Amino acid sequence: MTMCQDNEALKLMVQEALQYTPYGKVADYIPALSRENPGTLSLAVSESGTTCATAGDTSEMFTLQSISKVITLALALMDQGEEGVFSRVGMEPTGDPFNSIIKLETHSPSKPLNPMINAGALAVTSMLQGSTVDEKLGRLLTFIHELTGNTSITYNEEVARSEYDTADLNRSLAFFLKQHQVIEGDVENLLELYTKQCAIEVNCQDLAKMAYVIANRGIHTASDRPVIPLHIARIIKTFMVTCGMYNASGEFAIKVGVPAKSGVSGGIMASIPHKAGIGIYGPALDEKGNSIAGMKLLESLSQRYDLSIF
Ligand SMILES: NC(=O)CC[C@H](N)C(=O)O
Repeated sequence: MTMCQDNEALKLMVQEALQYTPYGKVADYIPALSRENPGTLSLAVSESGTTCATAGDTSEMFTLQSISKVITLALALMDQGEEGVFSRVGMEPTGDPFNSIIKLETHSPSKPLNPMINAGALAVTSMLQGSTVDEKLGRLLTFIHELTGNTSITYNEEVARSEYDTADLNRSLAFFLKQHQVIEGDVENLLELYTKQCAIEVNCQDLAKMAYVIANRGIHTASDRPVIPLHIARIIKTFMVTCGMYNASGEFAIKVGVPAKSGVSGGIMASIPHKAGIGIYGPALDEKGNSIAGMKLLESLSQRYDLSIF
């Protein structure tokens, strides 16, 4: 069981970063997300997998959105191996927004450039083992329960439904991928699984614990057991560095310099190799879809505690 305690130094940093929230906007293309409070910011830092330091209201729940892409990638790699996964999705950053379709058409073969953009994530999700949507989602949830030690984590039905009903761009990406044999099977089933995966609900403490396992080479300290094989933990951290913050990944690598993944709910999960896992929630987003105050907070954490891996 992980003990979390409020930390004064972190509180001050959260206070400072909070002043940036008015410059951001909550995501509204998924209608259910438009009700999030743009004025909040919370932080949890896990340094051992068993203790954690917090600031702000870390009991607030939010959906993983694109942060789930890291977790499904780990599971798909465990299911299909590197060759299986990377025969359908590439390893290169795109420089385009996360939901862009353009490179699918201008690149040949039309396999998505990486698993952190929506096209690549849809391809990865289509590779999860299981014969039904429920079975695949159940395996993903069990994996997240192992990573966090929190077996109550599930998905938010309202957010999943709200995205499913409006996900026409993601639908287009999926149909394009099917036409080009990158994915097989029923597109609607894939969309159901993908939107449920994105709607998995956590708080910052859960996120910090997952981030810690990834930082700790895939080993869960409480059980001292690898939950993610070492080589897969390395692969996902590398994608977090090269593509984790969408088309802001280059600037983020310079200003913060840690493997991290954001989602349009305002969550950011950062894994500082061998040191710490960080979970942040701040739903006001910048124009690229990253938590505006969350990015500032990570920048000051990185400077103050010398976190950059470069
Ligand atoms: N960047 C994100 O967090 C995007 C995730 C979201 N569910 C989508 O596909 O649009």
